[in-house]
Amino acid sequence: MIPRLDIRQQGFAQALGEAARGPGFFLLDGHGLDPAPVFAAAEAFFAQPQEAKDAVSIRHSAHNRGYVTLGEERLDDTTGAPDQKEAFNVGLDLAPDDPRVVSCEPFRGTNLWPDLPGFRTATLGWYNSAWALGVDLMRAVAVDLGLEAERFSPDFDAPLATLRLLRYPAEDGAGGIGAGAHTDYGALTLLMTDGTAGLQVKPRDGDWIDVPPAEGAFVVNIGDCLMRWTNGIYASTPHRVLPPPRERYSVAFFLDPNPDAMIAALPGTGAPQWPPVSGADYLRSRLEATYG
Ligand SMILES: O=C(O)CCC(=O)C(=O)O
Ligand SMILES: [Fe+2]
Repeated sequence: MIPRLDIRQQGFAQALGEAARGPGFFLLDGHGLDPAPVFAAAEAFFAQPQEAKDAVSIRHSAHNRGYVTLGEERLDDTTGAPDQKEAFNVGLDLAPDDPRVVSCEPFRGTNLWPDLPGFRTATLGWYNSAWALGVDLMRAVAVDLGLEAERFSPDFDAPLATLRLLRYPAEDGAGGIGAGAHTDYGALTLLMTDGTAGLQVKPRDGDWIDVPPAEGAFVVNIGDCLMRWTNGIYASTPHRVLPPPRERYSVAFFLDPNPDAMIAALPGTGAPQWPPVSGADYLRSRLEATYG
């Protein structure tokens, strides 16, 4: 059962905490964001000729930005089945002369932009709104854990967050998978879908269940960094996307922490299950496992 919460409700932090300890997923209303512009940008991007998309390929970026073509990624590294999806990644938008870009800090680079009017404005608008909402959710996480509300804020003020536009072609009867089973790497993921079915989650002690399409609500889930911070109290649950009954669009915002954030078991959570790791080292290790 995936609970549906409203960020304005009484006792929101505790309700978030309950969902995070249970399925690791919840639906979120009351966010006030309009997804129409970012979905319009995604449709315009994926409708371009293949050459235009390949011109901004992630292969041209050392910083995990740009276009991933159909079958290029395999999120489930146990089966190695290629994902039947295409994607476009936008990272924290830095100028070419930003000191972090000039000194080649890990993952600090410029974004790749397609030649589409309004695309940059729409995607960066969504990036910034989802980032602010994600930091707000991390305040609720802190409150649920009995910590000071701003405990996590400094770890997310220049995050390795990625906005990802996704398009899954309609099921063609050939089998395969839209997105293979995986857990997300960061702290929280804020996902908006077009309402088409396909997303499933596997709770800690259960079988695969459908995430119900919920118009206008975010699907929020706990990622591995937040599971490690809470020493396993919060669940980062495996999820996947089945080939959808019709073409499906979704927009995921992965809130990964700052590169120098230390992800270590919080005090009072018992003997650490995982060694401390920095945000940058952790993201690097996970991307290497996915892309080889
Ligand atoms: O498109 C979706 O519904 C989920 C995508 C996802 O889980 C991911 O990209 O990590
Ligand atoms: Fe995911």
